[in-house]
Amino acid sequence: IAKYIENAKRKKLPAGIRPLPGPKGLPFIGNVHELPEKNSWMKFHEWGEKYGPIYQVNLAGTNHIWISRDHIAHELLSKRSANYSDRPFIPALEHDNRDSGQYLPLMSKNEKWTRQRKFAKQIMDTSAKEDFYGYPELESIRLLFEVMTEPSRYNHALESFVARVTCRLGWGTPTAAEELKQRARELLIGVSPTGSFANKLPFIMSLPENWSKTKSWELRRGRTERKFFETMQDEVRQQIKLSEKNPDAPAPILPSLQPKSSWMRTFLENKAAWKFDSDLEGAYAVGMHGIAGALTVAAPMQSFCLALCHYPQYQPILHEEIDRVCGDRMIRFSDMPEMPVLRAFIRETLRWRPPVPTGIPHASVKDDVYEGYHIPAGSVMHPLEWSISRDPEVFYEPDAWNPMRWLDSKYPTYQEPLSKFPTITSYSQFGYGRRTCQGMGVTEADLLVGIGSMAWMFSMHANTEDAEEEAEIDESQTKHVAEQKCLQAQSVGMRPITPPSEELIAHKLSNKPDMHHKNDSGIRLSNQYSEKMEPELQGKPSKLAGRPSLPSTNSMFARPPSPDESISEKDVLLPKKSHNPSAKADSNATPSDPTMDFSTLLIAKPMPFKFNLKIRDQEKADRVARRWMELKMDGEFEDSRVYWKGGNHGDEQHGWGEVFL
Ligand code: HEM
Repeated sequence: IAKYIENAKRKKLPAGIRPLPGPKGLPFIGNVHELPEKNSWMKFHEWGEKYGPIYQVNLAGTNHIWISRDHIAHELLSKRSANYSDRPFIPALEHDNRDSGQYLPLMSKNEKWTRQRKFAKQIMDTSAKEDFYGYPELESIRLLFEVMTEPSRYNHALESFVARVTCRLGWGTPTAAEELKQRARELLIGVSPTGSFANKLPFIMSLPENWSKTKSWELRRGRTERKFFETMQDEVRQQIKLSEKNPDAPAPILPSLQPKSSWMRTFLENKAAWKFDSDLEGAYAVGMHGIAGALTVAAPMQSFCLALCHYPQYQPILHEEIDRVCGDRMIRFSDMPEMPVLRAFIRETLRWRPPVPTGIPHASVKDDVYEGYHIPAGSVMHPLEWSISRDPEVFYEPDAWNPMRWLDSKYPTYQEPLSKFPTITSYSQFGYGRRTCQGMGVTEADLLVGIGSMAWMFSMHANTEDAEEEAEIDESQTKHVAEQKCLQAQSVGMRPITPPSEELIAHKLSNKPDMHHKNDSGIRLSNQYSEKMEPELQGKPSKLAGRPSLPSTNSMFARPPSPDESISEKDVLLPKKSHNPSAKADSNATPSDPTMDFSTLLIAKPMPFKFNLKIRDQEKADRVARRWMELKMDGEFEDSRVYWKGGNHGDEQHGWGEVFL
């Protein structure tokens, strides 16, 4: 109510300054009632198409500004960062997120934020210099083994891979991975507008604890998180002490007892340098990075599987590159400069299905004017990544997953040298200005090794009848480690896809780049991508010969397809009926799009779906399994621990809360 009165009292705007456009809402609640529970970013995208690339919406008395073009986000959030680097208040958390010192990504631009960000940069730089301590490569062995032996849990294996790498980075051990995932899920509930009820009705947090389930859930979550972070910090402290006491003693046999390189170790070994208030601040600074990395990176790994199944024609290009660069050995992070195709697949996956589609909001400090429009102080600024990533003036056929846009000089998004580009570093997906993501480097390492290993070992196929036939043949030959050679992941709802039509093939070939082109990176543009595509996509005559070619500059790409060209992959590849109610809010995507089934919280993770995984080379699989066995026997692949008395569920004080995803 106070907010409503304050808004009503707001003085008149000076002459020539207009309010931003946006939907009209109801008194008090504004437009809250119009937001769908699922895929809310689709509604914001739709409003962007109606009201323009920057518009405002009143949500329960707070002014939210949505930006759907990169140059506007850059102008406001980067160039005018002095005014736009704060964070909005999140009512559902126990302590004020802006100055509690607990969560770096949620803090306002204050002293604690400054010193923790400095610390974050230091731990990232140090671990990057040591190739993130080699943890992605180590855990990729376990990832492949788990997917080979239990393919129906591919989703779990991908998440565990990311969480284990992050845990090792945080505290030198993978054993806290399950706990870390749960901590991340619970914090996501606390901070997501669609998570905790207190984010919709903030007064709940002022009630006594025993009057409100939501509040007592949050207090227990906070206690559990703190105890977990302190326990992890203490273990690293003990390990360092032990090794200092007895420097000549032989290394302990169990890896968990050895002090390993980790961010916590970096903190403890040089505590005075960070000028933190206490060790507890260090426990949160490291723990927050663990949480930030625990689930985010798994989302694009899952979207990658989805993309390969829906756009199968590109898979051979990736296999060709991986086989040429890696041969029989597994992929390493240091292979990155030689793998432009893998980088293009990763970048395109992030563009196609942004892991944080609404962006992470900034808050404005003072009144401002943008192109004659008033931006009131205290506005919540959202760089709407879903829309920024599908700006039709930058991305040709933005709804299609097409890695060639990063590899072919005829697309405006192409950039040289290919030893470096495409990259995900400095990509808008990781935010703007002073608040850009601290984890871009780790994300790149995780994705390169994680996705690269999956593609090195498997081919992926939509679950069509053909693929099932193939599965039977392969299964009959299986006598090796993984019980099945062609493996079927568990079904939660992917529908069969129809193969591309002749027109589409002709259309694609008419766009086919001239690959006899050299770039200055010294990288051979693999002889020629098109030859490596699925055989049925080759050698078809173009019905659309003579159409204007794509511009090769980085200028805005403004040529929409003419009506006879407008057949898109999306139309052809996707089935007709919707099973996703919120998809109808999107005016671009077909309502039937089965790739639009996401989990509901801040990070958009595709729901598990059914597809076929096929081991590409049984000898490689055998070698991975042997290596897994050796490392397991050495104690390197310990299972996750349970931290709470009485199991994960714990007691009244600590343990896992209910999670609604
Ligand atoms: C796919 C993976 C990831 C995506 C898409 C992502 C995205 C983002 C975004 C959009 C922001 C907010 C930027 C802004 O406000 O302008 C952010 C902030 C942040 N991210 Fe990430 N992130 C990812 C992975 C990671 C990882 C692995 C870590 C650490 C291990 C990490 C650590 C952080 C931190 C500490 C911040 C806060 C920066 C600040 O507010 O000053 N992120 N990330």
